[in-house]
Amino acid sequence: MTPIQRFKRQLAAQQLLDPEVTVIVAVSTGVDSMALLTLLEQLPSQQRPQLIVAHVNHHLRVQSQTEAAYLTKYCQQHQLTLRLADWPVSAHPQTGIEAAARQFRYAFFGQLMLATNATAVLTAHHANDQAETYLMKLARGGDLAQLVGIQTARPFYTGRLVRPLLAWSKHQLREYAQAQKVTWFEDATNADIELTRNRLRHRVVPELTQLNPAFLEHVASYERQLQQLLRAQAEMVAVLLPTVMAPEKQLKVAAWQQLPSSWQLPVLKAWLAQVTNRPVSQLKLGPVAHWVQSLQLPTGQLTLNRDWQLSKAAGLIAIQPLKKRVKKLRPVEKNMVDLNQWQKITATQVVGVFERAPRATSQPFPVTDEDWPLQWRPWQANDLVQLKGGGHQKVRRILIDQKVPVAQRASVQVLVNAHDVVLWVVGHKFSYRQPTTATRTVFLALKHTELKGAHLKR
Ligand SMILES: Nc1ncnc2c1ncn2[C@@H]1O[C@H](COP(=O)(O)OP(=O)(O)OP(=O)(O)O)[C@@H](O)[C@H]1O
Repeated sequence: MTPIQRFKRQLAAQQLLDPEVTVIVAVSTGVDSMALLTLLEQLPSQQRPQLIVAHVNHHLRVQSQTEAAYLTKYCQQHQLTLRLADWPVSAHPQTGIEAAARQFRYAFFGQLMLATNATAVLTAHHANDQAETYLMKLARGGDLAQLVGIQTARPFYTGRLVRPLLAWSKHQLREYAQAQKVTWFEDATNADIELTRNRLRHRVVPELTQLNPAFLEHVASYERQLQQLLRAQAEMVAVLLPTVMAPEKQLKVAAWQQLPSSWQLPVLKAWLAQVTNRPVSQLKLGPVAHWVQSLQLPTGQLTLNRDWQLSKAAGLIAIQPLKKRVKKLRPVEKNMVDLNQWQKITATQVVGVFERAPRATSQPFPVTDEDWPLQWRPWQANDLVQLKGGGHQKVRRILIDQKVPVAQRASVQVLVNAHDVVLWVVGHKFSYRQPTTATRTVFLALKHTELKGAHLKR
């Protein structure tokens, strides 16, 4: 199969081999996205979707300007529509710059999608990116659901984010680009062996590929199997959960104990997540299950976390919020969110929650009536962020992973809802939320003032 035939298959599978649809192609000018653009250009015109090339000049490297200029000329010569966005140095945060750059990038793609009615944003993520993501997650640890890697397609703003090259290895993309005499730019930081991802990229993945040349295909196969397994588990749990629930969302111990033993933990986990609206880690689940079924303790109470307590009586487990404990927590300065207003929450950060997308870059976020009032406050040791795969991550871990210097961690702020659940670690990470019919969208935005105490431009 030729590269273009292979590419056509992938695009057809995503219903994008259609001149009636418009797609945004995210091009960084690296080899992967230049190869993606070339493949798209080589599609026969009667099958090629309408292309909009999108590029963000992050102003992070000396060559950023050269890359943007090259792409501008390229698009002119190839009669391609180009949309450029600038992320000026004045908007760069002092820490967590990679995450902030990514946030800016995707917000730009999303807003471009809204403005152009495009049905998809295409990025050039490939099989090596997938393997690196897996290895990073394996090293970090967590629940199985969190191991889910990069998706071929997922919902994004009003359309989808599609990765048509996920089955291609970096080597195949490079070979294709060379054969097509494509010009591209190398990212100088890619050679920086100190960065975790780059260490995996340059050392670990090549070693594993040497051990078995089919390593990348095996990772892709695990990803498919894992997704299938998680889907099957979720379907089964959805069937079993109602059989163990009493009115008022209590858990019927006897019914739960009658479940096949391998389904007890997943069902208990789903029950806890449903009644507390918060995921429970695999580590905590074992002791909770033990307490639920302990015959020596037919009645009693168990503190689940700082917010919730379980109580057992008459063969039922009920869950209650731990109001008193919450009051005893270290007092923190909270700021109520002023909807549709910019608010200065630290010396350098101005933030806002808006009902309509503001002119600044923003992230759409689904909220329900139960979230209000929203508040800003400094992060705390137990704060968690919900992850896409269903797991969660400690805010502390996010700040460590993003290499936020210890001295600056204390000033990091979070946006919390009425139940003190973290929705956004400002400048670092958004909590994941699946939009439902009960949700409406607000837009979360962050502006950085240039210097500490500098005059704030509105
Ligand atoms: N500056 C940019 N402008 C336009 N598109 C970009 C830019 N940087 C990255 N992309 C798109 O995102 C893809 C992945 O890039 P890269 O691997 O650098 O991002 P990442 O941060 O590791 O991944 P992710 O974007 O999923 O967080 C690129 O192949 C390209 O399609």
